[in-house]
Amino acid sequence: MANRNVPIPRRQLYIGGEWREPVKKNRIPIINPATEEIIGDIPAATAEDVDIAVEAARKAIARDDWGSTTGAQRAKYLRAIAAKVLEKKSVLATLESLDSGKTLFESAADMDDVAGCFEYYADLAEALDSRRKTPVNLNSDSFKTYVLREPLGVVGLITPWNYPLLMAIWKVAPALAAGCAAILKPSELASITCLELGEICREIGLPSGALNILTGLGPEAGGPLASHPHVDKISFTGSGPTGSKIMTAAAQLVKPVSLELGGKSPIVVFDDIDNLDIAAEWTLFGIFANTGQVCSATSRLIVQESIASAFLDRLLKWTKNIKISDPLEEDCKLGPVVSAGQYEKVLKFISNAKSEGATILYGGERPQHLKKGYYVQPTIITDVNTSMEIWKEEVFGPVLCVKTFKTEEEAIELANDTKYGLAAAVMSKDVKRCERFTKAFQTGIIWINCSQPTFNQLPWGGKKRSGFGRDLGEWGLESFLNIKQVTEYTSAEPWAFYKSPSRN
Ligand SMILES: NC(=O)c1ccc[n+]([C@@H]2O[C@H](COP(=O)([O-])OP(=O)(O)OC[C@H]3O[C@@H](n4cnc5c(N)ncnc54)[C@H](O)[C@@H]3O)[C@@H](O)[C@H]2O)c1
Ligand SMILES: C[N+](C)(C)CCCC=O
Ligand code: NA
Repeated sequence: MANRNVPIPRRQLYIGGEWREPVKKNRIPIINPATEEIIGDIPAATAEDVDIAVEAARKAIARDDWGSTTGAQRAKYLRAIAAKVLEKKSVLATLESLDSGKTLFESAADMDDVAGCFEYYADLAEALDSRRKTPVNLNSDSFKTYVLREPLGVVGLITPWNYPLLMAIWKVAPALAAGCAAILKPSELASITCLELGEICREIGLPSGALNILTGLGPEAGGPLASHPHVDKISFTGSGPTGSKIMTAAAQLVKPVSLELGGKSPIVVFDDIDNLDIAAEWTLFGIFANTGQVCSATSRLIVQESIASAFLDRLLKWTKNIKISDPLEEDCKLGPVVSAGQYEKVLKFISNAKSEGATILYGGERPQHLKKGYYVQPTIITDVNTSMEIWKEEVFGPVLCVKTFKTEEEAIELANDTKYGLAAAVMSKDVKRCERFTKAFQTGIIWINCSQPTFNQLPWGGKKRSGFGRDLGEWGLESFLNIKQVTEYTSAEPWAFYKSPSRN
């Protein structure tokens, strides 16, 4: 087992390059979901602290050491942060697991992804220097024009607990690459590693105020950020209801938002697959990785009737083999869910499914060998119909619901039978069929013969109630840039729209 005695740093808010006690001095306990114990606390920011952080961010943009940097200069900071994350990887990964219940293996992978994301946006920051000013030829003798890509300004980044540091970095890295000054508000349920990012920024000498980190409760710290008149954009990842509130607040000021919300993504499995085990493993990974707390989790299995029984058999065999334990134990593949609230919510979804007439084929309860901690068995639910809550609503836990289909048309209809539109997966060796599904799925992300692999280069986001805007890739950077057109009149001749008074 990894060292569970890694000390939990006691941090303040990270504002203007310094640790600063919240104005109201409140703190929020940190709970380890594997033990239910309080292991530390984080500062609780309020509107007063948001004002101070916004001011620090505005000053950073006005100062040359941040506001006048080139992309190449900012890339150096991003690469220095990436190197520090890797240097501290083991401690950061342990802290992430202690705070969120994520398996140590997954936390360590997240830290690699965090460093990779900073490196990727360092490349894009460098490339931005040659794209900063793009001449546009109008075929005109009278006008010279060009388009500038500029930082959008002060941006608020509000993020969830399921990948606490990684989801923050998907926004922090492009925001800094673009030259914005950012205020990050991570989730109160898992903020430790985001605060450690503050320490890293301090250590590498990131100019003060370029990144500010405010931990605190949603309505108290996130709310004032969303409605602040001097915040130029909010980029949000989290639940649909909170996304709606943020959009409402931002709408009052016509503040742009991008929203990465939830999902109820399908995985469609056809009977032409060569290898049931390969498909079974991807199906499991799609719903049980990170204990199912993944926005893009493929939580609805839609399997062709002819192989349904054999495929479910295989799924059960693989599921029974998953090691459920304290996330710091070696080979743990399923840790607890993040909080008592999430635990109750997931169990309620399962009991509602039962009362609506579905069958709990496997799991559905606390694992017998774990008396403490917010553990839920990996759960597979069959005899589901499309009017059931378990088919329609996002559980955000290790719960897979299953439906069968006969024809391709039926599978497409079932796959799109959701208010969400984040991701969708199809498993088939028929290339043409996969192309038909790629077109038919109403989502922003398509996986063919896999589920969940994610790359920094590719856009991440959805449609329908899964939100709008894209993180990652060049799209992630564009969302923090202001596009400014510049038009210059170069002719020596008068414009001659009005009659000249000198000729009267
Ligand atoms: N699409 C994606 O990329 C993606 C990624 C991760 C999680 N998610 C979604 O996030 C949800 C789970 O995360 P969560 O429980 O942390 O979501 P949440 O909406 O409860 O919280 C997200 C963030 O919003 C803050 N917040 C809460 N109320 C607020 C308010 N009134 N004003 C401003 N900020 C407020 C929270 O403190 C937190 O930082 C799931 O629905 C999941 O699907 C989506
Ligand atoms: C693709 N990952 C790494 C699972 C991240 C998903 C982000 C949303 O929860
Ligand atoms: Na926690």
